[in-house]
Amino acid sequence: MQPAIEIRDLEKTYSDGKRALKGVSFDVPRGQIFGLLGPNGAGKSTLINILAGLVNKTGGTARIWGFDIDADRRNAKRAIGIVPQEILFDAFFTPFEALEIQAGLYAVPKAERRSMEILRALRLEDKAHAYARTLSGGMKRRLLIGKALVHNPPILILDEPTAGVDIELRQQLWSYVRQLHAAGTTVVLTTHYLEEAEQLCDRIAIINNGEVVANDETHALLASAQEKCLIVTVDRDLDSPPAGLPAEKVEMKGTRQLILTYNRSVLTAGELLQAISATGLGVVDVSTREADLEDIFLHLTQQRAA
Ligand SMILES: Nc1ncnc2c1ncn2[C@@H]1O[C@H](COP(=O)(O)OP(=O)(O)OP(=O)(O)O)[C@@H](O)[C@H]1O
Repeated sequence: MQPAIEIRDLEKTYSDGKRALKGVSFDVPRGQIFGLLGPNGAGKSTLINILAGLVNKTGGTARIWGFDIDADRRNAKRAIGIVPQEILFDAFFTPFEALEIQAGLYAVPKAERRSMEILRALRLEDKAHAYARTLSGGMKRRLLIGKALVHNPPILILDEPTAGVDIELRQQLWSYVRQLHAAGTTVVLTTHYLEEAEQLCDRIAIINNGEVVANDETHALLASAQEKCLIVTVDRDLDSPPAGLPAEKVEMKGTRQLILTYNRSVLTAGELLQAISATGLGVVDVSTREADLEDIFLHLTQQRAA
């Protein structure tokens, strides 16, 4: 099956000489929730703006739902709905009117418009005929999602949809994203909330400095981490961590807990425990902590920066 989005050797050099994308390639498989992550300035907005037709690429190709963004711009554009980072719309239209106008821009015939249905799904039906300026920030965000959906695109791209949004609304938005996904929509999202990407995304690409530094299924990405953490409770109070343990980092929590970070390609947990016993300490309790997406993200993006 053809990918939902196919990006090959994508390049963008801005007129001031800034090379924001340095030959980026990846696919977004159909039907997934795909996370596009990267630190500030990595090139995420540039990439999304190229897909949206707002920025011209300087090299490479991109296909959306099989349509080349140059050769078949109209169809490529109809295949995505983009929810922008910033909230901007005309304060004098009601949510219902805003959706109808957007549908008009996409030439959706009146009989096929679903404005009320979309407002209902986004729990905005009470506000359908209120002035947009009377909506709360969270309602405005939901209306932006609604606008991106009027032409019923198979792909929805959300650019930092939950930046500055409170936890309750964030959860509402994610539950709606999950509903869309369950109904077959391919979802691409950029986010700074790594924990959310970890929970929500089937697959994650990380870009840093205009280059793809990771692109894998979320569980594989998490499993690839080499750093692990062993938390050991010992049988007596310590003033300082015992010397000579083979771990990369040894920290203390209270007087009896050691937090040991080690590289599992170099050492096993068993070897580390033996080394602790060899110092004469008794081990009372042991637990481990897996690396999370944040560890991996920092590792990949800082390594390159260094
Ligand atoms: N119009 C422009 N002219 C020149 N440089 C630009 C322009 N837009 C973006 N850049 C630069 O290109 C690089 C990538 O920016 P981009 O906005 O794509 O990053 P981003 O990953 O979306 O970051 P953020 O998460 O902060 O939005 C940055 O160094 C940015 O300063």
